[in-house]
Amino acid sequence: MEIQLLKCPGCGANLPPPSAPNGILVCDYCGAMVSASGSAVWPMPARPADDPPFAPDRPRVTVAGTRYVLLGRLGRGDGSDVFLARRDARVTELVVLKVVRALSDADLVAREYEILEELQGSRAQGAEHFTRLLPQPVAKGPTKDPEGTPRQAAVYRWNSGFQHTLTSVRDAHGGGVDPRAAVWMWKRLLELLGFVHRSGYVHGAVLPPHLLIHPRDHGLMLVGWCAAMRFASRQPLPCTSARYRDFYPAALWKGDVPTPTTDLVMAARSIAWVMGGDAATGSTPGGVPPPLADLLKQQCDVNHREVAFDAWQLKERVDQAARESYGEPKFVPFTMPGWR
Ligand SMILES: Nc1ncnc2c1ncn2[C@@H]1O[C@H](COP(=O)(O)OP(=O)(O)OP(=O)(O)O)[C@@H](O)[C@H]1O
Repeated sequence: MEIQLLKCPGCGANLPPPSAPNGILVCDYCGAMVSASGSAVWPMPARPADDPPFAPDRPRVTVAGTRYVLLGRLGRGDGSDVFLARRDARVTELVVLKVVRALSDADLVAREYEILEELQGSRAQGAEHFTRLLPQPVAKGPTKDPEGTPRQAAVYRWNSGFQHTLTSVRDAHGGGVDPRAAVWMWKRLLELLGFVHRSGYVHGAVLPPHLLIHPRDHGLMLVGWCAAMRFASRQPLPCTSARYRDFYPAALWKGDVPTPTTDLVMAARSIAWVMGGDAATGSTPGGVPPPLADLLKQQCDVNHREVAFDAWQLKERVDQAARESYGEPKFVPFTMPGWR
């Protein structure tokens, strides 16, 4: 009996001996199907066999026809859970997945997504730079997962390094951050708000959990856009966060319409708070140099005659106060746990 070594016609790999004279062999390497005689060959699959799935034990969620692997939780907001996820495909991408908890909040996440899409199209000065510091929309729609109830979700691009909220910054720096760190945080925030206001929008919820910093690069991102709106619409805020009552100018609780000044007052209160101070009054700890402490106090008071309405002008005043306090600007490293 003649022994024939069968080779795969697709890739040349050796095939195992057939178990029956008319059996079909499948090549382990390229998936081609070959008859035991070696004569008839079925076409090879159009593409190579799939890679083994990434982290098969992790949960998967589908949004707008794309499947994502959940890698971990980034945060828990007032109305949503926010996860770091990875597109479940060979050519992958890290994303932020924001999923509403209450079905009745579905419209808030959908509105946030639409506003962020509009801001991505803004032609205001510096758009190319500033739009990268806002969540960048990828997809939206109800989640589809085998067990859960479909919930409205939004997918945004992941911005590496921006994972510390001002809440976690204050937790990590017990007595408050060094005022020199607070200066760069305030300046970055004012630049970004300047762009948002010039694009015609107010954020409406400039609060510590919505300010994400990049400790090494001294960068700042603004998230949590569910309350944002065009300020020309002159509507009251669509939602507020009762937990952060002290950060809002009081009149907003009575239905006053938000303006750019609202964002600037809330920004100053968030900065005073991360320095270890008090959000409602803007008072800061004793070690803060007077020019900075005075400016902060003034800007936390919505009725002060010098309260700012233009973010860029206020940024110049912050610059001036910082120079009076510390001289010429210089880079002072800032650390958070996990960063060197
Ligand atoms: N783009 C992002 N990158 C990294 N972390 C994020 C991002 N968006 C949100 N987070 C994290 O998730 C938390 C909750 O997000 P967010 O504040 O947007 O939710 P929310 O309070 O439900 O929404 P909103 O404030 O708009 O009503 C944030 O405090 C932050 O820790």
